Amino acid sequence: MADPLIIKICGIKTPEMLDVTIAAGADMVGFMHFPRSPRHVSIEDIATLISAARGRVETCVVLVNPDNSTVAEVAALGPDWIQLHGPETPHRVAAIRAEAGVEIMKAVPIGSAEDVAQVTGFLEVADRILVDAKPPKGADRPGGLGETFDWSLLKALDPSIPFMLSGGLTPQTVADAITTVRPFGVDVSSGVESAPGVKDKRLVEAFIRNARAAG
Ligand SMILES: O=C(O)c1ccccc1N[C@@H]1O[C@H](COP(=O)(O)O)[C@@H](O)[C@H]1O
Repeated sequence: MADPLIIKICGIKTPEMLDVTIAAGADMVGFMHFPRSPRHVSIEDIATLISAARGRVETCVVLVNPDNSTVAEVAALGPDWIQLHGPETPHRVAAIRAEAGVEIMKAVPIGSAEDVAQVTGFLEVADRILVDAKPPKGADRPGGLGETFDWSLLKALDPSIPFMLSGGLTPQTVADAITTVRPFGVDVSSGVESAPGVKDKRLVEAFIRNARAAG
């Protein structure tokens, strides 16, 4: 039997939305720690959210090119995963994994066949790969922009690589994404919001329901 689809809802900011997301059936939740993001949460609030989530759902803290002290601070909170969503090199990802002692998900921005080829460099140093749309030039952050990309580029990936798919997914598009791309998991942030940084219960529930039906 195929592995069950992993569903990650990213950008959770409050215990109330954490409860909604768990009740809706998410496998993993993401907490953003990046001040330019409308989903940014402080280390103190992430500590509270991780404590509330422990044993109920996998937790992931999303960082962008973090320095060593941020990695240490986040690792001390005991998340299941750290997601690296910046321009970290394979060498830096390996160093962060060694320092944190936490599973690492590396986001790789995709806009061309050359970008897809970059995935190979992270296979040895990350525990999971997340493919996301390459942000448009001038964007103030590297993700969470609701941007999609040409999924057919992913045909060049070795099919044995279990990757997560993100980038502009919504309750309306997630089923098509799953049947077309056949990812190991799906990840969404802005597609389940009513405004930037404001999660919508009904959109979260619809996303998970539609993903489960397709996966
Ligand atoms: O959500 C953000 O603001 C963000 C900021 C910096 C790096 C990553 C960010 N979000 C991640 O981007 C992908 C795709 O998001 P979307 O569904 O297209 O909105 C997802 O992994 C978010 O966690």
